[in-house]
Amino acid sequence: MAYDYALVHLKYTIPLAALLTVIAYPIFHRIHFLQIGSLIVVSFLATLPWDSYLIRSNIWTYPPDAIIGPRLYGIPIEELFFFVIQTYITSLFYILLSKPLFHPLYLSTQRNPPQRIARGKVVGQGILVALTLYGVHQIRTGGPGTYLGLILAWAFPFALLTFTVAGRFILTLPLTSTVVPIIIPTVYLWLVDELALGRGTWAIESGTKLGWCLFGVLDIEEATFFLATNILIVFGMAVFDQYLAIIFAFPHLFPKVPRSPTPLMLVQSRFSNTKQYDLERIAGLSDAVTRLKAKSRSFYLANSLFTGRLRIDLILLYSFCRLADDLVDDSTSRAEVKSWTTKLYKFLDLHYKSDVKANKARINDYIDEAFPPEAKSALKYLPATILPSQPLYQLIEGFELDSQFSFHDSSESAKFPIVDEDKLNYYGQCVAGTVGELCVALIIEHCEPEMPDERKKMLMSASRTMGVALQYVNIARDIVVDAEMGRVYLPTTWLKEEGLTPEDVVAHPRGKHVENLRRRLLSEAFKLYDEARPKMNGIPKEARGPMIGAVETYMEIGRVLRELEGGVELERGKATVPGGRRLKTVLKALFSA
Ligand SMILES: CC(C)=CCC/C(C)=C/CC/C(C)=C/CC/C(C)=C/[C@@H]1[C@@H](COP(=O)(O)OP(=O)(O)O)[C@]1(C)CC/C=C(\C)CC/C=C(\C)CCC=C(C)C
Repeated sequence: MAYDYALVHLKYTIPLAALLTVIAYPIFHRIHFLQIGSLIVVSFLATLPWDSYLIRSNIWTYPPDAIIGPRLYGIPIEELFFFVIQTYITSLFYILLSKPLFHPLYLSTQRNPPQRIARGKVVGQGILVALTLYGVHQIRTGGPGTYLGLILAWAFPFALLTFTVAGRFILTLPLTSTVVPIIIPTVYLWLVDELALGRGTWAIESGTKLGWCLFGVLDIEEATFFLATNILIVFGMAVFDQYLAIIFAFPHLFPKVPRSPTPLMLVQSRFSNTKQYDLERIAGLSDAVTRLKAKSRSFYLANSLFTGRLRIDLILLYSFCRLADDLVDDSTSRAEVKSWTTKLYKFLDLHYKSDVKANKARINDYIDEAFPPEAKSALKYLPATILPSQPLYQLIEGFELDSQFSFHDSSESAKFPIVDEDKLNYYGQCVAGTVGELCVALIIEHCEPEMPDERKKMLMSASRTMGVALQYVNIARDIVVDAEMGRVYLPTTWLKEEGLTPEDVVAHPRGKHVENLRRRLLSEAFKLYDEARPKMNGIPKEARGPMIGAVETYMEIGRVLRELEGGVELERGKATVPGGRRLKTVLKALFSA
């Protein structure tokens, strides 16, 4: 049929590429353009002479009416387009399936790898060498093994090169982001090829092929070709990810990383010696991710929306905030609270206070002597040099306020410190407004350090407001759980209006009156949210969608609470957002940003 090859693209490759583009759009980062663009250039240049040779040697032929006409070195334009679109499709599968991964963690095997990885790399290299040699042998012998030989001897030296460079990294990655993005497009392209061969869109001449079919009329050589080229694409993407992970994870090697790392940085990363890798930092990052995963479903989901060094620093900031909160929260006496807060203040002083400011080594010594082993990485890797000090001090102040619930003098206001709405707002500012400000400070540093002061101020102020909104949702969700611990964050003045005291809430945290106050608090939360949410449009593009996603997943808890009829039993006293709804919220946020 006329223009059959073009129709193959119109029906099968372009629609799939378009669909994947739409799905990947919200998580697409400018670095992905560099990644995919470079791979397309390399695969185009590598395939051109090889494909041209096959066509000129009549190993492949095209009926003249199946192609539009223009050729480059004998290769029809549709075939040239195939190089581009296949690389694009497989790369997008790889990007989508790799999105949840935090690549710096997979650098852990770069030095002293476990035996499984070290052996796997040698075995893999051996297989790739054997396949290349077998290919060369087939070409030399000629006849039916020629086409298979040409595929193996062309593709596998490239695969050997990339596997030699990134084999340990590739073998450390989960199969879902290596094998799966190879298999899915390969099987799809096998089916497309089967159709095209069946319709005679292109033909493999009989003298140079084995004549074995994988299924239907799909020659084993064609099946091998798609498998081998998709392996090359996925390995190529992984090489990039390894270099990017090195650039992002090691500030001592790459102190400043621009919005998108330059090709020169990728080359420098390639030639960096593994002896220089700070694997202790990688272990610290792993601790931080474990803490995040264990403690917060919302922020764990949100973290994978971010990329690069911003993602790393947000995770490290979370780890510090959580650890500091836990140290104070888990204290068993007022003296213990005092001891932790004093140590935390001293830790901050060593970073920021001009008269006691210390160097890194001295700070690390202090961490070692003052804190338990499980606290060390959260303190050691806090990106303090790029964080403002005031919100960090105020955060600790907030935790001190929190501890009053457990350890206080006999006065009523000391036992239930949230005496009125102002105190509630102050508490929210301390434990969450500060976190908002710290998050925005990281965004500005990593995405737009040159941002005008006025916009910076606007974002800082909105981030404080949004933090308080999130904290109100947190309180509204946890009324029962908090009451079980003797804590009541609902202002005493509000309780009075409902004829309650904080002690009543501790004794009966579920009644109609408490529900009224939960709703009132949520209403305040959404007022603050409505005020701050439009300002989020001023966040730099690459962090805007992810940040809106993070905020929206948390506010969704508030929406779920509002939908519940008064007094409905919540799971362990907590409202949870169902997984599907959470995902929908994130996607909506990403597409709207
Ligand atoms: C994606 C990612 C990893 C983000 C990290 C964000 C971060 C650093 C969070 C720290 C959270 C934390 C442990 C703070 C200690 C005090 C505390 C407990 C605060 C409450 C958080 C809830 O955390 P929790 O672990 O309890 O979570 P679960 O409910 O168990 O899931 C808070 C409710 C505060 C959270 C406040 C923020 C994240 C600030 C929000 C504001 C912004 C993101 C700025 C938005 C920007 C503009 C311009 C408006």
